[in-house]
Amino acid sequence: MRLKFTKMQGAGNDFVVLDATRMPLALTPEQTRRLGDRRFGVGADQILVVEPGGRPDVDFRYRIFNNTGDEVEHCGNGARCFVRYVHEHGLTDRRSVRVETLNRLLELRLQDDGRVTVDMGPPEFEAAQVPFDAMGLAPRTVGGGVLWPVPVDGATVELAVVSMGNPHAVQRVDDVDTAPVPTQGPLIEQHPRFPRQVNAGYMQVLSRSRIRLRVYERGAGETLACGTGACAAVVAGIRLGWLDARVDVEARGGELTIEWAGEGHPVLMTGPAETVFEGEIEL
Ligand SMILES: N[C@H](CCC[C@H](N)C(=O)O)C(=O)O
Repeated sequence: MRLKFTKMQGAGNDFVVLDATRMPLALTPEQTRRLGDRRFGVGADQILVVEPGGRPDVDFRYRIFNNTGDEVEHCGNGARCFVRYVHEHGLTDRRSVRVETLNRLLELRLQDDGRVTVDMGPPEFEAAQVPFDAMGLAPRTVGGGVLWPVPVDGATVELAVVSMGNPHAVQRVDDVDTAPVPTQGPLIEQHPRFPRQVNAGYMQVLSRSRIRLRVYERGAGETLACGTGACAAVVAGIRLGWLDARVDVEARGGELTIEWAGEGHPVLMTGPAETVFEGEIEL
């Protein structure tokens, strides 16, 4: 099958974007892995498939696959690239677009400066909803939130656990550059207390309005930025009393801004989204 694709990136988190608005596209996990493969394919952290909305109040659906071939619930950087994509490919001329993922309905807005603001939907802190098996653990209350003491590789790591539609486990570290992301990240990602695995975040608090963040992503491993991970870190930090309602997040690949006024308010993420190149591939 000959396939047209667009390579995009949002703060260094990179994607292969495919248009399935005119003709259904059913990729096998092997084909998805091939697209994500940085040597035998195009190379990307995730693969995004743009589909028709299917309902009057939904402009598009967008499906997200990690480069492992697994379909996932949400991708923040991908959402920003998605809205740039539908504009650049003439699929809409609306600056505000409603899009449905596996389990969320998102409102995306293309700003005049080219950045994109996404209403990422509400965070979910209830352990069972993340899902996280908290059985037998005594959480430590910090501010208005909790940290869970989770045994990892012989040590105890204090994790803030939150879902942004996809699962996140965030810990505070003194310096993200020296954090054990490559070694401890996969152990948290695959930890048995996360039945659907988890994205492992490492947050360094620079001030109440600025953090540095590294994320060992479920499936893709460490990425240069993780949009849902930035949201998860900020909302957890706000609840724990460490952060204010608007935070700039320094990821390795770029900067995101997250805003959350607390329970009952949307989590807004603003950041860059760029097309890198267009191409065709024989799958
Ligand atoms: N690896 C994530 C999906 C991509 C999320 C990330 N790329 C983002 O920007 O939110 C997961 O398995 O939940």
